[in-house]
Amino acid sequence: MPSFAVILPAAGSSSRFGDPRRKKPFIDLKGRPVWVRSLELFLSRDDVKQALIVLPPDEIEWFKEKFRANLAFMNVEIVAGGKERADSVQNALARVRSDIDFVAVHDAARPMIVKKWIEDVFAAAIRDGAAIPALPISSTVKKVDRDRKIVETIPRDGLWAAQTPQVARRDWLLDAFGKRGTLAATDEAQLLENAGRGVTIVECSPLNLKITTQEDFKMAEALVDMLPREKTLGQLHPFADERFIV
Ligand SMILES: Nc1ccn([C@@H]2O[C@H](COP(=O)(O)OP(=O)(O)OP(=O)(O)O)[C@@H](O)[C@H]2O)c(=O)n1
Ligand SMILES: C[C@](O)(CO)[C@H](O)COP(=O)(O)O
Repeated sequence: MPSFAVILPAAGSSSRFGDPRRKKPFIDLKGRPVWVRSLELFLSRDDVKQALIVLPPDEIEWFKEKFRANLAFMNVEIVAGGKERADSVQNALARVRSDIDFVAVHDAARPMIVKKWIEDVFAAAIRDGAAIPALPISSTVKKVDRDRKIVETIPRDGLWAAQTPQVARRDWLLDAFGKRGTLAATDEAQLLENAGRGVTIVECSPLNLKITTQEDFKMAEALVDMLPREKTLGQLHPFADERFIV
């Protein structure tokens, strides 16, 4: 069975969330922190052998104290983040063990993940070397200028919105980051494409939303009760802190 490491980038500034007191990955989402919901289904898998969360460097000690109860039963390594998401992922990638076959990078801000989507992307990555979940664009796409005037309509055929977990062979990802240069990549797939690797798209769900704004968070609160959440680590672990189980 191929082995996986999961990297959870959680070192962003949450500027679009608009609440300086609260950063998205660390807020409570109906009983459990966003980052716990984003990570726990990966940790419940037998093929996930290493987990790393990437944090703002100046918040690592705060995180360790605030989430002591979770960290007591979630075997996750802490890595200091960087200026951009790609820097954060690169910092964690450098810590992935050399015996690991594949690396999955999942936004800490995507807590609605469910088992099936993980299964589908993992299987595609094992088959093809790299795969990401995505959604075909269903709205008409407009390019807009600074005055909020439409400049042009972009044909939407063949356009998909990328999600996470983005999964690739560890050696491919190391090679892709080695060739990053000054590319301002906003996801791992862009680096893999830049390195000439084929990345397979796995059609996913609009429910795999990324919490970016307060509105997204309200949607996530509504979705928590809707999505099938298989038993999670928190519910599997005999000493889990009851406060974190919904
Ligand atoms: N330097 C960064 C930037 C982002 N992220 C993480 O990458 C994920 C997706 O990024 P995004 O949703 O843009 O989060 P923020 O960068 O915090 O949001 P914003 O752009 O509104 O500040 C998040 O889990 C975020 O914490 C990270 O680890 N390191
Ligand atoms: C990785 C990602 O979620 C794929 O859509 C997205 O690129 C993250 O962008 P962000 O600006 O770092 O949220």
